[in-house]
Amino acid sequence: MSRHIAVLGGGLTGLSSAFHLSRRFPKARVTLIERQKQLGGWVRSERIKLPGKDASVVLEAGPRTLRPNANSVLELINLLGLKDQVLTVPKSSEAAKSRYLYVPPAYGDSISGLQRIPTSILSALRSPLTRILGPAVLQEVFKFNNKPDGLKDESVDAFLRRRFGDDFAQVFGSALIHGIYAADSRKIGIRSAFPGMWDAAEHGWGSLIRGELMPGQKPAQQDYETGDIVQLMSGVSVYSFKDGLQVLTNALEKHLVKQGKVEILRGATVSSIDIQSAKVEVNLEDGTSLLPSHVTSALPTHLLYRALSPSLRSLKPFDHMLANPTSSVHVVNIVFPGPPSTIHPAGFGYLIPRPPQGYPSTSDEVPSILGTVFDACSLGAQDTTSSGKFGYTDAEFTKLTVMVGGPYPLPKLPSQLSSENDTGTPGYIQNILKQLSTHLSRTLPAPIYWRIQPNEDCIPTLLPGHGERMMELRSMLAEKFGGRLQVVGAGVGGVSVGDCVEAGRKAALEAPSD
Ligand SMILES: C=Cc1c2[nH]c(c1C)Cc1[nH]c(c(CCC(=O)O)c1C)Cc1[nH]c(c(C)c1CCC(=O)O)Cc1[nH]c(c(C)c1C=C)C2
Repeated sequence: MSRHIAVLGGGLTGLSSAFHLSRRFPKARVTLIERQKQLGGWVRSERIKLPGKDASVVLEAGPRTLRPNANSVLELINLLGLKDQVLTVPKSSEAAKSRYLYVPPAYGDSISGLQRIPTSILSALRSPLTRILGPAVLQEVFKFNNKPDGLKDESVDAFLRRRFGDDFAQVFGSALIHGIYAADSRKIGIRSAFPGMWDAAEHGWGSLIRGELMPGQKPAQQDYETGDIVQLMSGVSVYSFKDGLQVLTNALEKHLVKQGKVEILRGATVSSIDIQSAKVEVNLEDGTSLLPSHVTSALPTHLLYRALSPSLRSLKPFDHMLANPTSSVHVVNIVFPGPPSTIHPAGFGYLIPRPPQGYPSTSDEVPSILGTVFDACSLGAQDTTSSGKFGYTDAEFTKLTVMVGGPYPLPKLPSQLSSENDTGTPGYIQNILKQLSTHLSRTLPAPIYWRIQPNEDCIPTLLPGHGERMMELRSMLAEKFGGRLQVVGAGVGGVSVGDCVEAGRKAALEAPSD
């Protein structure tokens, strides 16, 4: 009988799993099950025609750029033939070199305002942030090993406080965690968020900087089929595609459909999972029952847990799938008239540290901003205009994205989620425009277009001890399912696009061969 594999979840990890499983087992029947009609998960790019203009912009509702060090993504670009659609941001560009922090006034006049993060000694001499950065870096190098005995993991905030001091952890650490995990740095675990920092401190007798400066062992290189894509990425800071990141998930889907080896069930929800004589039984809400020999689950872990039979749910390590909370983010895309030079400084964008007094516990219905991305600086070449002009000083309009929510209580969404219906500007957007104007210290023109994309529970907050919990989960899965149920995805092994694609690739390599 031929092998039947089920992949649960059609986001990036599920698509990558289905792609690599069908490559490794070309004769297998693979079924990809997704509860939405659309595949691709949080990756959603849309080209919007700007009202009254012969122009269009690509807007992203989720991740917008990729880093060139993720070989598994470069491999997909090569194998799916996407090279011609790649749009790169060079390391020499302002978008790569200039990143900012907006330090709220509550931190005191001497550092508040939009501050460029120094990248050289000269820029550090001029930056008010050096008041925090200078002592933090100096004290870290010379500080003795202050890791408490037996400590196996801790929050990012606790780690940075221990090594770099309170001000650094509060201002830089909280802002960094906003920008990646949209979470509270006091909650997220250092070993899951930044395993390299923890390892460097282990290697450097407690000091991250000493560890980074010492010669270390390079991890063994795996073989990826990247073709000539690695050369294309030389000198590149980040990249995307001419029509946005969804080019990647669309190409994966198209490939799976064209190959005809993967059957895709859309709008199909998994209702229960159990073991039946060495096979995994997967039941769907519409009454369909599958008996695959092997299942790769890329579902959010809490959904997988709820689908497990009550006898499996009662086993302790399976509750680890419920251990991590998730962050919700409202992604607000705004397009202003005029070139970026009239709206914001050149650069990647800015992040905002958490308030010195902590996050409010209840919403006052004001959207709290975590950071803003100056998309026109990095990805302006995605857009089209009648004049064909783009760039910091020449483009006809400016697109940027404001990220709202995460550890802040989310305000109620307005009834209108985009300017397309043209029934006025809701208080939610007016409030964001007012805050943007304060952050950028300038009067802003009325936007030509805006839209709000609510992303509920989009990023897992991997709490301290996550790595150990996942090891316990894996050994219970091995005991109960004999390797026939693999659990992968952002809630297990890392949240970046590269992590998700890599997880699908690894799942295929490690899938049982019988
Ligand atoms: C929906 C909002 C998201 C926020 N973080 C992520 C999303 C999808 C996920 C994420 N963002 C970054 C990383 C690290 C990337 C890597 O290591 O390869 C991850 C996993 C970094 C990042 N943050 C922002 C941007 C534009 C990037 C580059 C990658 C990307 O395009 O997503 C900006 C940003 N993201 C969030 C906030 C609050 C924010 C603020 C400016 C939350």
